[in-house]
Amino acid sequence: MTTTTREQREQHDPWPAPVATGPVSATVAVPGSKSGTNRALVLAALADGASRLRGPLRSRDTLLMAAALRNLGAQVTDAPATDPGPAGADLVVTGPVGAINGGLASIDCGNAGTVARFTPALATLAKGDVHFDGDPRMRERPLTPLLAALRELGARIDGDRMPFTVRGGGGIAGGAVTVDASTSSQLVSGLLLAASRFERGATVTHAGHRLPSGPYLDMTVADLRAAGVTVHVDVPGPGDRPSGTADAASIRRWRVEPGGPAPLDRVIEPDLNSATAFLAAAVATGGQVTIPGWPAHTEQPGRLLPELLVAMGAEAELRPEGLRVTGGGRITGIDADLSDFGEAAPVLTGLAVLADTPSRLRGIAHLRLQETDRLAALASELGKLGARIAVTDDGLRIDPVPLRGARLDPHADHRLAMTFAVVGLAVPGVTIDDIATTGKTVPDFARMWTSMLAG
Ligand SMILES: O=C(O)C1=C[C@@H](OP(=O)(O)O)[C@@H](O)[C@H](O)C1
Ligand SMILES: C=C(OP(=O)(O)O)C(=O)O
Repeated sequence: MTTTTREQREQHDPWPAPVATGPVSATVAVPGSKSGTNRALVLAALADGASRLRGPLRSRDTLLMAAALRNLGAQVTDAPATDPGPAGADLVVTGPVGAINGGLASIDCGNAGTVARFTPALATLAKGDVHFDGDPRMRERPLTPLLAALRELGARIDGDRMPFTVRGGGGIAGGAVTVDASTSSQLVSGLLLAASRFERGATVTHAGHRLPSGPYLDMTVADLRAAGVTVHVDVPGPGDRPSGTADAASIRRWRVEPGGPAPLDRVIEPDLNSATAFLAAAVATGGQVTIPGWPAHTEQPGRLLPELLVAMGAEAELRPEGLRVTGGGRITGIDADLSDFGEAAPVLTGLAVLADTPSRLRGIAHLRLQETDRLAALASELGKLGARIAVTDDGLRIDPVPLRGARLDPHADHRLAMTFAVVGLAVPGVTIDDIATTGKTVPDFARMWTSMLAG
């Protein structure tokens, strides 16, 4: 077994990033949204009855979520797509979670923030002990505020960080709780998604010095409401402010009424984050890439992508066949606050090192706590190409200089691997270790990339 793995690594690592021989011209159908698929899976597992997900993502993060929900007593099965398209089979999910085989379950969170933050609240509904663990990096990522909040709402949990065990007693009381989600919005989403199954629902207040990835909280609320759950959202007044918080803008409150979601029939949107690298290829090569199925209205923060690429010198047009981005030949640096859309920061950094003018990416201190310390890893790995990237308190400053090829390590981070592929289009001699790490969200990335280049 071990020998095979080493042989495979020797054959396939590192991956020579293809250099573009001219402007790319391609239509690229990207797989379904990770965030949409994993929210729909969770809500379906909480519903009493059968739900259908159309066009779901099948990647490491969503397969881990499906396995977690099965371990918690839901059924998750493939079903032929009723409307066959590039997305493949549907998923049918039958809930509710609760009955654990043998009264003991074990959940592998991998390095999936959504699994680690969305499933502990579900485990409080189970009748038995649920043990949680994940990749070494997941043991370092923020979780403690969520576990503390669940305890306050009535859960019994052994441990304050991963690995930990939820001693499921078949439900919790719920009620009011304050959580500091300044390190990850998922700490709030993980409470809200399950709260309609708590006896009294939940009132969740975020109090902290910032709240990153706000659109994902809007997505959580929209998905709950679409499943029939009543959610109130408000910004508390100054008198309601928990002590130690200064800024009203950094406090938000959600009220989820008890009742549980209804079974869903949901079409999963394409993942606009996964589209980022492909659209960036158009910008890097002065070419043209179209993403079919780009939604006209969406909660995904990827809706901000066209204006960011336009600020870097591209053109973007939503057409009947999809979003079309056309590179302008030269790339302009940007100064952008990415607190709502941190996932774009790696690929935009990849474009920024190829630009004519400096860039500043702000509002992304929380990227230090994601799949890897993204700020440090982008600076050090792209630094191997000669790039000049300074890590600031809340982001990156990039001063473009001529680059040379080098072997890059994506630090087990899918978005870094895709970023290096973008840079490799314009810089000969870039090779990337462990390109398969892209399978966290894009299972077939290397093949999709080469077929995009082939037109
Ligand atoms: O709720 C979600 O689906 C996500 C929220 C964000 O997490 P953070 O709030 O930790 O940035 C985002 O980065 C992640 O990829 C997906
Ligand atoms: C931060 C990310 O993932 P996760 O859901 O593991 O937090 C990401 O996909 O960029």
